[in-house]
Amino acid sequence: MTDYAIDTHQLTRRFGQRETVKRIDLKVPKREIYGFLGPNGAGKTTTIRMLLGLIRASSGDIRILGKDLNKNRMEILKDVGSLVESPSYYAHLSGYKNLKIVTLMHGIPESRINEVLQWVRLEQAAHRPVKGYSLGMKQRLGIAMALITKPKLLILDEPTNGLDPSGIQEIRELITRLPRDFDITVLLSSHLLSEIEQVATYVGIINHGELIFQGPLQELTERSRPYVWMEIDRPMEAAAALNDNGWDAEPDAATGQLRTSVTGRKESAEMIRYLVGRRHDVYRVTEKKKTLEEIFLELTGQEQSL
Ligand SMILES: Nc1ncnc2c1ncn2[C@@H]1O[C@H](COP(=O)(O)OP(=O)(O)OP(=O)(O)O)[C@@H](O)[C@H]1O
Repeated sequence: MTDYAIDTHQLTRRFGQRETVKRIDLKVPKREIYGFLGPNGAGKTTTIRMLLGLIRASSGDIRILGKDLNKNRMEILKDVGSLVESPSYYAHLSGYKNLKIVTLMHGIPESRINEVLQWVRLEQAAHRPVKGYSLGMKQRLGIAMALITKPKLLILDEPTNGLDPSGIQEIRELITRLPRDFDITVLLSSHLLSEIEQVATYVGIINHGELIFQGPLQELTERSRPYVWMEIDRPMEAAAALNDNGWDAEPDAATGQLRTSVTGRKESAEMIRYLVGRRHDVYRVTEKKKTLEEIFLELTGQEQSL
């Protein structure tokens, strides 16, 4: 059996008649950074709240770190750190004092405070009241509070939401170092593919409560390979001519223009020359990357119906 940090079976949550999370089998391998990706309202937060025992599942099972969450809730949650929505802290107290409260609650030696402060790079601001911190600093303090208990699993819900680019970059760097520095598994959610692509090693995509993809990041990036989009006169005719000559080309579903998997400069130039030679007017050529929406459509097989 593969060693999963999180392993759910047919996990379901209903609110009234509505199924928000639909029979999902989440498999989060140990020591991976699992990116839990989905548009707003897809069911990410609801899933995370179930994993943390904050709300009950309507049906299905949750195993965390090898144990059934229903039967071993307190024991399991000791080994899980989390940051869901904004971190809770006392704004008038310093970062240090906030962490001190956590150490007192959990019986952790005070020496650990400086370790985590250093780790999230907040030593300089440690003795300033948290209310003067930037959003990024508050988020880093939240991560320090989650890490201070030495969890084996860290769950972060949209940890970069609302941060500016440098704040995002800092959080990203912190997260990437986690499995290596602390030997822990991370699950983080986001509605941005670009965000997940840069930190995750493993990905799960949820859409309308259903897990529509789960696998190594590499498998997903293969699907999101860039392509060349071309605005051209008579796109259908151009696509047919290219196909006859062994090129991969088809009309783009959204625009009706030409779309090919060709991305190299030389090959693109050859293709344009060929089209111009056949008296096509090429108005515009752009390299595009599939958006999350396009990948969703592809994964859910709705592409053809557009
Ligand atoms: N307590 C609740 N009662 C009723 N409906 C709820 C409740 N919590 C969540 N929902 C509904 O479940 C759906 C999924 O919400 P959820 O917060 O899990 O999505 P999400 O993927 O985390 O999106 P977001 O990024 O916007 O938080 C939403 O339509 C929401 O309105």
